[in-house]
Amino acid sequence: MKTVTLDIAKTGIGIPADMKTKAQQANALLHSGEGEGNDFLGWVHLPSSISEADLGAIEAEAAKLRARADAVVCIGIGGSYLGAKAVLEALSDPFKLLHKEQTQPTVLFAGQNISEDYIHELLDALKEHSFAAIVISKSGTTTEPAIAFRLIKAELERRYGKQEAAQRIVAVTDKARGALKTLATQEGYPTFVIPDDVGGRFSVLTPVGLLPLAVAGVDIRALVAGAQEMERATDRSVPFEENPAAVYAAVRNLLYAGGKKIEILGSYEPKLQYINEWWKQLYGESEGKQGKGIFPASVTLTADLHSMGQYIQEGERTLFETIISVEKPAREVRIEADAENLDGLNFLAGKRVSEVNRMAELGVQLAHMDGGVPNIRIAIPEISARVIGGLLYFFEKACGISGYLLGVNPFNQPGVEAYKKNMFALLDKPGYEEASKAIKARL
Ligand SMILES: O=P(O)(O)OC[C@H]1O[C@H](O)[C@H](O)[C@@H](O)[C@@H]1O
Repeated sequence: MKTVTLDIAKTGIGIPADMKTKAQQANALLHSGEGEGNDFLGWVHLPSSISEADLGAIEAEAAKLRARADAVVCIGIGGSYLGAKAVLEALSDPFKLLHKEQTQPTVLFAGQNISEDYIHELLDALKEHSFAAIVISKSGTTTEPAIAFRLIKAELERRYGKQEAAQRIVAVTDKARGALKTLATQEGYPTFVIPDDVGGRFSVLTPVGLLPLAVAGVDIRALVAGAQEMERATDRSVPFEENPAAVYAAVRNLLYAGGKKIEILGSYEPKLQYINEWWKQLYGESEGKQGKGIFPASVTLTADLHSMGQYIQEGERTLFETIISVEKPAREVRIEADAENLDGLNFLAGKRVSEVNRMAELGVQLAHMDGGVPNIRIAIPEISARVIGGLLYFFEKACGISGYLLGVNPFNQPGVEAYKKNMFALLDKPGYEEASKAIKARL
Protein backbone atom coordinates (compact mmCIF):
# COMPACT_ATOMS: atom_id res chain seq x y z
CA MET A 1 0.00 0.00 0.00
CA LYS A 2 1.49 3.33 -1.12
CA THR A 3 1.53 5.93 1.64
CA VAL A 4 1.33 8.96 -0.68
CA THR A 5 -0.22 9.31 -4.13
CA LEU A 6 0.15 12.66 -5.80
CA ASP A 7 -2.40 14.02 -8.27
CA ILE A 8 -1.55 17.24 -10.10
CA ALA A 9 -4.21 16.96 -12.82
CA LYS A 10 -6.21 19.83 -11.30
CA THR A 11 -3.30 22.28 -11.34
CA GLY A 12 -3.52 22.82 -15.08
CA ILE A 13 0.28 22.50 -15.12
CA GLY A 14 2.28 20.33 -17.47
CA ILE A 15 5.82 19.84 -16.24
CA PRO A 16 8.34 20.67 -18.97
CA ALA A 17 11.33 18.39 -19.54
CA ASP A 18 13.86 20.94 -18.26
CA MET A 19 12.00 21.22 -14.95
CA LYS A 20 12.00 17.44 -14.61
CA THR A 21 15.76 17.43 -15.16
CA LYS A 22 16.27 20.23 -12.63
CA ALA A 23 14.18 18.43 -10.00
CA GLN A 24 16.15 15.23 -10.55
CA GLN A 25 19.38 17.21 -10.23
CA ALA A 26 18.16 18.87 -7.04
CA ASN A 27 17.31 15.48 -5.57
CA ALA A 28 20.73 14.15 -6.59
CA LEU A 29 22.36 17.13 -4.82
CA LEU A 30 20.64 16.14 -1.57
CA HIS A 31 22.20 12.70 -1.92
CA SER A 32 25.67 13.76 -3.09
CA GLY A 33 25.90 16.46 -0.43
CA GLU A 34 27.32 18.94 -2.93
CA GLY A 35 24.57 21.55 -2.59
CA GLU A 36 24.23 24.53 -0.26
CA GLY A 37 23.68 23.79 3.42
CA ASN A 38 25.23 20.36 3.00
CA ASP A 39 26.23 20.13 6.64
CA PHE A 40 22.51 19.67 7.42
CA LEU A 41 21.67 16.67 5.29
CA GLY A 42 21.54 14.05 8.03
CA TRP A 43 17.76 13.76 7.59
CA VAL A 44 18.09 12.40 4.03
CA HIS A 45 19.10 8.92 5.17
CA LEU A 46 17.83 9.26 8.72
CA PRO A 47 14.93 6.76 8.52
CA SER A 48 17.12 3.95 7.15
CA SER A 49 19.86 4.69 9.67
CA ILE A 50 17.66 4.36 12.77
CA SER A 51 18.85 1.16 14.43
CA GLU A 52 17.12 -1.39 16.58
CA ALA A 53 19.27 -0.14 19.46
CA ASP A 54 18.09 3.47 18.89
CA LEU A 55 14.44 2.43 18.95
CA GLY A 56 15.00 0.15 21.94
CA ALA A 57 16.66 2.95 23.95
CA ILE A 58 13.81 5.36 23.18
CA GLU A 59 11.17 2.79 24.09
CA ALA A 60 12.97 1.90 27.33
CA GLU A 61 13.15 5.53 28.43
CA ALA A 62 9.52 6.06 27.40
CA ALA A 63 8.51 3.04 29.50
CA LYS A 64 10.26 4.54 32.55
CA LEU A 65 8.43 7.83 32.14
CA ARG A 66 5.13 6.04 31.56
CA ALA A 67 5.62 4.05 34.77
CA ARG A 68 6.35 7.17 36.80
CA ALA A 69 3.89 9.72 35.49
CA ASP A 70 0.38 10.09 34.20
CA ALA A 71 1.18 13.43 32.58
CA VAL A 72 4.38 14.12 30.65
CA VAL A 73 5.19 17.70 29.66
CA CYS A 74 7.22 18.10 26.48
CA ILE A 75 9.06 21.38 26.51
CA GLY A 76 10.22 22.77 23.17
CA ILE A 77 9.41 25.14 20.33
CA GLY A 78 9.58 25.11 16.52
CA GLY A 79 11.23 21.94 15.30
CA SER A 80 11.56 20.77 18.88
CA TYR A 81 7.78 20.83 19.28
CA LEU A 82 5.77 20.72 16.07
CA GLY A 83 6.70 17.23 14.84
CA ALA A 84 5.64 15.43 18.01
CA LYS A 85 2.55 17.62 18.32
CA ALA A 86 1.55 16.99 14.70
CA VAL A 87 1.90 13.21 14.85
CA LEU A 88 0.28 12.99 18.25
CA GLU A 89 -2.78 14.98 17.13
CA ALA A 90 -3.01 12.94 13.93
CA LEU A 91 -3.01 9.64 15.79
CA SER A 92 -5.01 10.57 18.89
CA ASP A 93 -8.66 10.47 19.75
CA PRO A 94 -9.48 14.17 20.27
CA PHE A 95 -11.92 13.25 23.04
CA LYS A 96 -9.46 11.02 24.89
CA LEU A 97 -9.60 13.09 28.06
CA LEU A 98 -13.35 12.62 28.36
CA HIS A 99 -12.95 8.88 28.82
CA LYS A 100 -13.08 7.94 32.49
CA GLU A 101 -10.28 5.43 32.20
CA GLN A 102 -6.97 6.70 30.82
CA THR A 103 -4.76 3.96 29.44
CA GLN A 104 -1.87 6.12 28.24
CA PRO A 105 -0.13 9.04 29.91
CA THR A 106 -1.28 12.43 28.73
CA VAL A 107 1.41 14.21 26.76
CA LEU A 108 1.23 17.98 27.13
CA PHE A 109 3.34 20.75 25.64
CA ALA A 110 5.06 23.79 27.11
CA GLY A 111 7.76 26.22 26.04
CA GLN A 112 6.08 26.88 22.68
CA ASN A 113 4.98 30.30 23.94
CA ILE A 114 5.85 32.81 26.69
CA SER A 115 2.33 33.09 28.02
CA GLU A 116 2.12 33.58 31.77
CA ASP A 117 -1.47 32.32 31.83
CA TYR A 118 -0.58 29.18 29.87
CA ILE A 119 2.26 28.17 32.18
CA HIS A 120 0.30 29.04 35.31
CA GLU A 121 -2.71 27.01 34.26
CA LEU A 122 -0.49 24.10 33.24
CA LEU A 123 1.36 24.08 36.57
CA ASP A 124 -1.97 24.29 38.36
CA ALA A 125 -3.42 21.32 36.47
CA LEU A 126 -0.28 19.26 37.07
CA LYS A 127 -0.81 19.55 40.82
CA GLU A 128 -3.53 16.91 40.47
CA HIS A 129 -1.29 14.44 38.61
CA SER A 130 2.02 12.67 38.90
CA PHE A 131 4.14 14.16 36.16
CA ALA A 132 7.45 14.11 34.33
CA ALA A 133 9.11 16.27 31.68
CA ILE A 134 11.00 15.94 28.43
CA VAL A 135 12.97 19.06 27.63
CA ILE A 136 13.95 19.41 23.99
CA SER A 137 16.22 22.01 22.40
CA LYS A 138 18.78 21.46 19.69
CA SER A 139 20.69 24.64 20.45
CA GLY A 140 20.01 24.30 24.16
CA THR A 141 19.69 28.06 24.39
CA THR A 142 16.20 28.92 23.11
CA THR A 143 14.49 31.35 25.46
CA GLU A 144 10.89 30.10 25.41
CA PRO A 145 11.61 26.47 26.38
CA ALA A 146 14.37 27.56 28.77
CA ILE A 147 11.91 29.69 30.77
CA ALA A 148 9.28 26.93 30.81
CA PHE A 149 11.87 24.36 31.85
CA ARG A 150 13.16 26.50 34.70
CA LEU A 151 9.61 26.70 36.11
CA ILE A 152 8.73 23.05 35.53
CA LYS A 153 12.05 21.80 36.90
CA ALA A 154 11.51 23.87 40.06
CA GLU A 155 8.00 22.40 40.45
CA LEU A 156 9.29 18.85 39.97
CA GLU A 157 12.04 19.40 42.54
CA ARG A 158 9.56 20.86 45.06
CA ARG A 159 7.19 17.95 44.54
CA TYR A 160 9.60 15.02 44.38
CA GLY A 161 12.96 16.27 45.71
CA LYS A 162 16.02 16.84 43.55
CA GLN A 163 17.01 13.20 43.23
CA GLU A 164 13.62 11.87 42.15
CA ALA A 165 13.09 14.92 39.89
CA ALA A 166 16.26 13.94 38.03
CA GLN A 167 14.59 10.58 37.26
CA ARG A 168 11.55 12.40 35.91
CA ILE A 169 13.36 14.68 33.51
CA VAL A 170 14.80 13.61 30.16
CA ALA A 171 16.79 16.01 28.00
CA VAL A 172 17.00 15.89 24.21
CA THR A 173 19.71 18.20 22.93
CA ASP A 174 23.06 18.60 21.18
CA LYS A 175 25.76 16.10 22.07
CA ALA A 176 28.12 18.72 23.48
CA ARG A 177 26.96 22.32 23.08
CA GLY A 178 24.44 24.56 24.83
CA ALA A 179 23.18 25.38 28.29
CA LEU A 180 20.74 22.45 28.30
CA LYS A 181 23.55 19.95 27.72
CA THR A 182 25.57 21.50 30.58
CA LEU A 183 22.54 21.36 32.86
CA ALA A 184 21.65 17.79 31.91
CA THR A 185 25.19 16.59 32.55
CA GLN A 186 25.38 18.37 35.90
CA GLU A 187 21.98 17.13 37.10
CA GLY A 188 22.47 13.63 35.67
CA TYR A 189 19.37 13.61 33.46
CA PRO A 190 19.02 10.80 30.96
CA THR A 191 19.87 12.44 27.63
CA PHE A 192 19.20 11.79 23.95
CA VAL A 193 21.25 13.43 21.23
CA ILE A 194 19.96 15.41 18.25
CA PRO A 195 22.48 14.73 15.48
CA ASP A 196 24.56 17.75 14.41
CA ASP A 197 23.57 17.35 10.78
CA VAL A 198 19.79 17.30 11.35
CA GLY A 199 18.19 20.75 11.60
CA GLY A 200 15.31 21.31 14.00
CA ARG A 201 12.53 21.32 11.39
CA PHE A 202 13.82 18.03 9.95
CA SER A 203 14.18 16.34 13.34
CA VAL A 204 10.80 14.68 13.91
CA LEU A 205 12.24 11.20 13.31
CA THR A 206 15.04 11.69 15.87
CA PRO A 207 14.37 11.37 19.63
CA VAL A 208 12.94 14.93 19.37
CA GLY A 209 9.75 13.42 17.97
CA LEU A 210 10.12 9.74 18.73
CA LEU A 211 10.53 9.98 22.51
CA PRO A 212 7.37 12.01 23.24
CA LEU A 213 5.45 9.87 20.76
CA ALA A 214 6.63 6.63 22.36
CA VAL A 215 5.57 8.03 25.74
CA ALA A 216 2.11 8.71 24.32
CA GLY A 217 1.86 5.12 23.10
CA VAL A 218 2.38 5.80 19.39
CA ASP A 219 3.84 2.90 17.40
CA ILE A 220 7.14 4.60 16.54
CA ARG A 221 8.37 1.50 14.71
CA ALA A 222 5.50 1.81 12.24
CA LEU A 223 6.14 5.55 11.92
CA VAL A 224 9.80 4.93 11.10
CA ALA A 225 8.93 2.06 8.74
CA GLY A 226 6.64 4.38 6.76
CA ALA A 227 9.42 6.95 6.52
CA GLN A 228 11.89 4.27 5.40
CA GLU A 229 9.54 3.23 2.57
CA MET A 230 9.27 6.85 1.51
CA GLU A 231 13.05 7.27 1.69
CA ARG A 232 13.30 4.49 -0.90
CA ALA A 233 10.39 5.82 -2.96
CA THR A 234 12.05 9.24 -3.29
CA ASP A 235 15.62 8.06 -3.81
CA ARG A 236 17.63 9.80 -6.50
CA SER A 237 17.52 6.62 -8.60
CA VAL A 238 13.71 6.85 -8.90
CA PRO A 239 12.48 8.29 -12.24
CA PHE A 240 10.93 11.75 -11.97
CA GLU A 241 7.33 10.71 -12.70
CA GLU A 242 7.46 8.01 -10.03
CA ASN A 243 8.92 10.23 -7.33
CA PRO A 244 6.09 12.14 -5.62
CA ALA A 245 8.51 14.45 -3.81
CA ALA A 246 10.18 15.53 -7.05
CA VAL A 247 6.82 16.07 -8.78
CA TYR A 248 5.39 18.07 -5.86
CA ALA A 249 8.54 20.23 -5.66
CA ALA A 250 8.48 20.83 -9.42
CA VAL A 251 4.82 21.71 -9.69
CA ARG A 252 4.81 24.12 -6.75
CA ASN A 253 7.84 25.92 -8.20
CA LEU A 254 6.13 26.20 -11.58
CA LEU A 255 3.01 27.59 -9.89
CA TYR A 256 5.17 30.07 -7.97
CA ALA A 257 6.90 31.20 -11.16
CA GLY A 258 3.44 31.77 -12.64
CA GLY A 259 2.47 34.17 -9.84
CA LYS A 260 0.98 31.78 -7.29
CA LYS A 261 2.82 33.07 -4.26
CA ILE A 262 0.77 31.45 -1.51
CA GLU A 263 0.26 27.74 -0.94
CA ILE A 264 -2.62 26.72 1.28
CA LEU A 265 -2.27 23.26 2.79
CA GLY A 266 -5.51 21.78 3.97
CA SER A 267 -7.32 18.62 4.84
CA TYR A 268 -10.84 17.47 5.49
CA GLU A 269 -9.65 15.60 8.58
CA PRO A 270 -9.24 17.93 11.58
CA LYS A 271 -6.72 15.52 13.10
CA LEU A 272 -4.24 16.68 10.48
CA GLN A 273 -4.39 20.32 11.56
CA TYR A 274 -1.00 20.23 13.27
CA ILE A 275 0.57 18.52 10.27
CA ASN A 276 -0.22 21.85 8.61
CA GLU A 277 1.60 23.69 11.40
CA TRP A 278 4.65 21.41 11.14
CA TRP A 279 4.64 21.83 7.35
CA LYS A 280 4.48 25.64 7.69
CA GLN A 281 7.71 25.70 9.69
CA LEU A 282 9.35 23.21 7.34
CA TYR A 283 8.58 25.19 4.20
CA GLY A 284 8.52 28.69 5.69
CA GLU A 285 11.97 28.50 7.29
CA SER A 286 13.44 26.54 4.40
CA GLU A 287 12.26 28.73 1.53
CA GLY A 288 11.38 32.17 2.86
CA LYS A 289 14.65 34.04 2.33
CA GLN A 290 16.49 36.36 -0.07
CA GLY A 291 13.16 38.03 -0.83
CA LYS A 292 11.78 34.77 -2.24
CA GLY A 293 9.60 31.83 -1.30
CA ILE A 294 6.04 30.56 -1.42
CA PHE A 295 4.15 31.73 1.67
CA PRO A 296 2.87 28.58 3.42
CA ALA A 297 -0.65 28.99 4.78
CA SER A 298 -3.21 26.45 5.93
CA VAL A 299 -6.88 25.70 6.35
CA THR A 300 -8.87 23.01 8.12
CA LEU A 301 -11.86 21.87 6.16
CA THR A 302 -14.73 22.03 5.91
CA ALA A 303 -14.61 24.47 8.88
CA ASP A 304 -12.62 27.11 7.03
CA LEU A 305 -14.90 27.03 4.00
CA HIS A 306 -17.21 29.00 6.26
CA SER A 307 -14.56 31.59 7.01
CA MET A 308 -11.74 31.56 4.44
CA GLY A 309 -13.78 29.98 1.64
CA GLN A 310 -14.90 33.32 0.25
CA TYR A 311 -11.34 34.61 -0.08
CA ILE A 312 -10.04 31.40 -1.62
CA GLN A 313 -12.86 31.41 -4.17
CA GLU A 314 -12.77 35.08 -5.17
CA GLY A 315 -9.93 37.01 -3.50
CA GLU A 316 -6.51 37.82 -5.00
CA ARG A 317 -5.53 35.15 -7.51
CA THR A 318 -2.12 34.46 -6.00
CA LEU A 319 -3.12 31.21 -4.29
CA PHE A 320 -2.84 27.54 -4.94
CA GLU A 321 -4.09 24.76 -2.75
CA THR A 322 -2.63 21.43 -1.65
CA ILE A 323 -5.06 19.02 -0.08
CA ILE A 324 -4.10 16.00 2.00
CA SER A 325 -6.93 13.68 1.09
CA VAL A 326 -7.58 10.72 3.38
CA GLU A 327 -9.06 7.81 1.44
CA LYS A 328 -10.44 5.72 4.29
CA PRO A 329 -11.66 6.85 7.69
CA ALA A 330 -10.87 4.57 10.61
CA ARG A 331 -14.43 4.66 11.96
CA GLU A 332 -17.90 4.27 10.53
CA VAL A 333 -20.94 6.48 11.20
CA ARG A 334 -24.03 6.45 9.00
CA ILE A 335 -26.57 9.25 8.79
CA GLU A 336 -29.91 8.09 10.13
CA ALA A 337 -33.33 8.47 8.51
CA ASP A 338 -35.75 10.71 10.37
CA ALA A 339 -39.50 10.20 10.09
CA GLU A 340 -40.32 13.91 10.14
CA ASN A 341 -37.39 15.01 7.97
CA LEU A 342 -37.74 18.57 9.23
CA ASP A 343 -34.12 19.29 8.41
CA GLY A 344 -34.62 17.96 4.86
CA LEU A 345 -31.66 15.62 5.17
CA ASN A 346 -33.37 12.32 4.42
CA PHE A 347 -31.70 12.27 0.99
CA LEU A 348 -28.53 11.49 2.94
CA ALA A 349 -30.05 8.71 5.05
CA GLY A 350 -27.94 5.57 5.04
CA LYS A 351 -24.88 7.36 3.72
CA ARG A 352 -21.66 7.44 5.68
CA VAL A 353 -20.54 10.83 6.99
CA SER A 354 -17.32 10.31 5.04
CA GLU A 355 -19.27 10.16 1.75
CA VAL A 356 -20.59 13.65 2.43
CA ASN A 357 -17.07 14.78 3.37
CA ARG A 358 -15.73 13.29 0.11
CA MET A 359 -18.36 15.09 -2.00
CA ALA A 360 -17.55 18.32 -0.19
CA GLU A 361 -13.90 17.79 -1.07
CA LEU A 362 -14.56 17.04 -4.73
CA GLY A 363 -17.03 19.90 -5.05
CA VAL A 364 -14.63 22.37 -3.46
CA GLN A 365 -11.74 21.22 -5.61
CA LEU A 366 -13.64 21.94 -8.82
CA ALA A 367 -15.09 25.22 -7.52
CA HIS A 368 -11.63 26.47 -6.49
CA MET A 369 -10.10 25.35 -9.76
CA ASP A 370 -12.85 27.17 -11.66
CA GLY A 371 -12.12 30.19 -9.48
CA GLY A 372 -8.44 30.20 -10.52
CA VAL A 373 -6.95 28.28 -7.60
CA PRO A 374 -4.88 25.34 -8.88
CA ASN A 375 -5.23 22.23 -6.78
CA ILE A 376 -2.69 19.57 -5.83
CA ARG A 377 -4.01 16.45 -4.17
CA ILE A 378 -1.86 14.36 -1.85
CA ALA A 379 -3.88 11.21 -1.26
CA ILE A 380 -3.07 9.05 1.74
CA PRO A 381 -4.86 5.72 2.27
CA GLU A 382 -5.61 6.23 5.97
CA ILE A 383 -4.35 8.01 9.07
CA SER A 384 -1.98 5.51 10.68
CA ALA A 385 1.55 5.68 12.11
CA ARG A 386 3.04 4.10 9.00
CA VAL A 387 1.26 6.44 6.60
CA ILE A 388 2.06 9.53 8.65
CA GLY A 389 5.74 8.49 8.76
CA GLY A 390 5.67 8.33 4.97
CA LEU A 391 3.93 11.67 4.68
CA LEU A 392 6.46 13.42 6.93
CA TYR A 393 9.43 12.15 4.95
CA PHE A 394 7.66 12.95 1.66
CA PHE A 395 7.29 16.59 2.74
CA GLU A 396 10.90 16.75 3.96
CA LYS A 397 12.32 15.37 0.72
CA ALA A 398 10.12 17.60 -1.39
CA CYS A 399 11.19 20.59 0.71
CA GLY A 400 14.89 19.94 0.10
CA ILE A 401 14.30 19.55 -3.65
CA SER A 402 12.01 22.59 -3.76
CA GLY A 403 14.50 24.81 -1.92
CA TYR A 404 17.24 23.94 -4.38
CA LEU A 405 14.88 24.56 -7.31
CA LEU A 406 14.08 27.98 -5.85
CA GLY A 407 17.79 28.75 -5.55
CA VAL A 408 18.05 29.16 -1.78
CA ASN A 409 19.86 27.29 0.97
CA PRO A 410 16.90 25.39 2.45
CA PHE A 411 18.77 24.43 5.59
CA ASN A 412 19.46 27.73 7.35
CA GLN A 413 17.19 30.30 9.00
CA PRO A 414 19.25 33.49 9.44
CA GLY A 415 16.12 35.64 9.60
CA VAL A 416 14.86 34.32 12.92
CA GLU A 417 17.69 36.03 14.81
CA ALA A 418 16.45 39.60 14.22
CA TYR A 419 13.61 39.51 16.74
CA LYS A 420 15.74 37.67 19.30
CA LYS A 421 18.35 40.47 19.33
CA ASN A 422 15.63 43.08 19.89
CA MET A 423 13.99 41.03 22.63
CA PHE A 424 17.25 40.53 24.52
CA ALA A 425 18.10 44.21 24.17
CA LEU A 426 14.67 45.15 25.54
CA LEU A 427 15.14 42.72 28.43
CA ASP A 428 18.58 44.17 29.33
CA LYS A 429 20.44 40.91 28.80
CA PRO A 430 24.10 41.37 29.80
CA GLY A 431 26.16 42.12 26.71
CA TYR A 432 23.32 44.04 25.02
CA GLU A 433 23.89 47.41 26.80
CA GLU A 434 24.42 49.51 23.65
CA ALA A 435 21.62 47.80 21.75
CA SER A 436 19.32 48.29 24.76
CA LYS A 437 19.79 52.06 24.72
CA ALA A 438 19.30 52.23 20.97
CA ILE A 439 16.18 50.11 20.85
CA LYS A 440 14.49 51.76 23.82
CA ALA A 441 14.93 55.14 22.11
CA ARG A 442 12.91 53.77 19.18
CA LEU A 443 9.92 52.62 21.21
O1 LIG B 1 15.59 23.25 19.23
P1 LIG B 1 15.93 24.67 19.48
O2 LIG B 1 17.39 24.94 19.30
O3 LIG B 1 15.43 25.11 20.83
O4 LIG B 1 15.21 25.55 18.40
C1 LIG B 1 13.84 25.67 18.29
C2 LIG B 1 13.46 26.49 17.08
O5 LIG B 1 13.82 27.85 17.29
C3 LIG B 1 14.61 28.58 16.40
O6 LIG B 1 14.46 29.94 16.59
C4 LIG B 1 14.55 28.19 14.94
O7 LIG B 1 14.03 29.19 14.12
C5 LIG B 1 13.84 26.90 14.66
O8 LIG B 1 14.32 26.37 13.46
C6 LIG B 1 14.01 25.92 15.78
O9 LIG B 1 13.34 24.72 15.47
